[in-house]
Amino acid sequence: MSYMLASVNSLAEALLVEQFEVDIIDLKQPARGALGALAAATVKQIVSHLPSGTLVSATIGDLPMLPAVLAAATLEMAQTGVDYVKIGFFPDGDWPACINALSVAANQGHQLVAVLFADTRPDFGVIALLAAAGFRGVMLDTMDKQLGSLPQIVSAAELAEFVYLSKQAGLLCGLAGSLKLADISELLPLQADYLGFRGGLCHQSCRTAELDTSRIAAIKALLAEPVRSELCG
Ligand SMILES: O=C[C@H](O)COP(=O)(O)O
Repeated sequence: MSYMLASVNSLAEALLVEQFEVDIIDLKQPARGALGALAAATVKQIVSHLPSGTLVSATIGDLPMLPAVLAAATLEMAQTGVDYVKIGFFPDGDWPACINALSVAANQGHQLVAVLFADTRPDFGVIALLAAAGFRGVMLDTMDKQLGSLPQIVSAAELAEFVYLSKQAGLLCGLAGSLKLADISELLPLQADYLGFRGGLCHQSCRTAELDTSRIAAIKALLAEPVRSELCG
């Protein structure tokens, strides 16, 4: 079973996907990059309008891998009331130093999710570091959305290894990256905790276009029934 994360860029989109009972509403601005962020004030406003109990994540943006920058942006986003803050781990930079800086927010009780980018060939050894620092989860996504969907970029064996290592480390495990309806049957046997979608929910599979309700419904129907409580805590 895998749950469904849907990325949205406004209150109107959040309320729309909420009607389809997606399991995690992910607040981001796709026009600003792979993990483009919404302003913290906007995120706070959206959270305040969603029914209580809705699981919400938000990204901090495509930021440079600088410990102080990531830590400040993470704390700002965590204070909006979202359940999870997603932090992109881009190539270069001192990842251990960044993880160490972010552990402060994790140790304050904020649920942090690291996003690795499959097309940058991340070292999965970082998963153990993330768990030790108190992260709640890790995702494997893609940075360059023109390269195709995640299963076209990463072998099934590598995806299985990622899921295995994440779960062994006690982390919530998510897969994303230009995923479409046709990718789901291949990914479900991997038993990631959730699959994430943006482009696949939009008209013409264009992640900056408007949401297409027929695509949301079709993808939701293929995934497990929501058991939101299992993702909390
Ligand atoms: O967190 C998931 C991402 O928003 C996925 O975006 P994408 O489906 O356009 O690659």
